[in-house]
Amino acid sequence: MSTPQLVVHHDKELMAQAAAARLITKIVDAQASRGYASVVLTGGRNGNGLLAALAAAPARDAIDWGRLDLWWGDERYLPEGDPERNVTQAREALLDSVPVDPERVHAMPASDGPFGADVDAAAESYAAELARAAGPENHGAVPTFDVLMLGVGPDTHVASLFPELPAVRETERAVVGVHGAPKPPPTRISLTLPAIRAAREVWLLAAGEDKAQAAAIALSGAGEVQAPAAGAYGRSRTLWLLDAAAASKLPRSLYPPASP
Ligand SMILES: O=C1O[C@H](COP(=O)(O)O)[C@@H](O)[C@H](O)[C@H]1O
Repeated sequence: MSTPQLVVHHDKELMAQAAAARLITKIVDAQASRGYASVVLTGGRNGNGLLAALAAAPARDAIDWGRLDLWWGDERYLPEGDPERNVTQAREALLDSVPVDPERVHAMPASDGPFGADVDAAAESYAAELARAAGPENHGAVPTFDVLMLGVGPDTHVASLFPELPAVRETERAVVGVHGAPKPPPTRISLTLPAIRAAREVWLLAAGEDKAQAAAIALSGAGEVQAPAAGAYGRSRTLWLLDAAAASKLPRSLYPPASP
């Protein structure tokens, strides 16, 4: 487990731009050292803000888009193309404007696909796709993602792991169907905490006043069942990327010292 590090930006636009720049560097470095990179995307306002900032960054052309695997941390179980699906929003924000290899864009299944209403079977199939991508050098049934990003919800949820629901207690499976999520839509697919923790780096994105309480709770020693964001960490690095509003309720001991 890596201890969370915090970076606080002035506002959410700056946070998105700085996170996009950080992501470009990570991907380019991974591609230089291993030949490819793998990144797990998040939905939500902050995740999509980052993707839009990445689309607008001239340095995005430094990425070899054909040697990048993209996965999702969670998905809203809705029909293909639904505007509320995380993959639909990611396509609009970034993926439609860069030369990704469609074979390497690993979207989670849709509710009008082969599994129909059976979200648990859909989750199992995504777990199988992850397992096929995991090589012998990986530590289990999921690839060692270079970067896994998570938006933090106002209730401390990450991916579709909501406080107290069974999905956040999962210790074996890498992907689960989520039933009865308190945020619409109620039916979702999510990576579990063990799968999240397989990533080299986990980045938690929190911008806006409505995230302040969640960040303070998750970073103050809360349990992961009550505050799922508290259980999200990477093998080598756990990075909280915040704006000043989201950092406003952090205990002083955590908040980085002001510059002189
Ligand atoms: O529903 C979801 O919410 C979270 C957080 O979204 P935000 O809009 O409050 O930032 C997101 O990370 C997750 O992927 C998504 O499905």
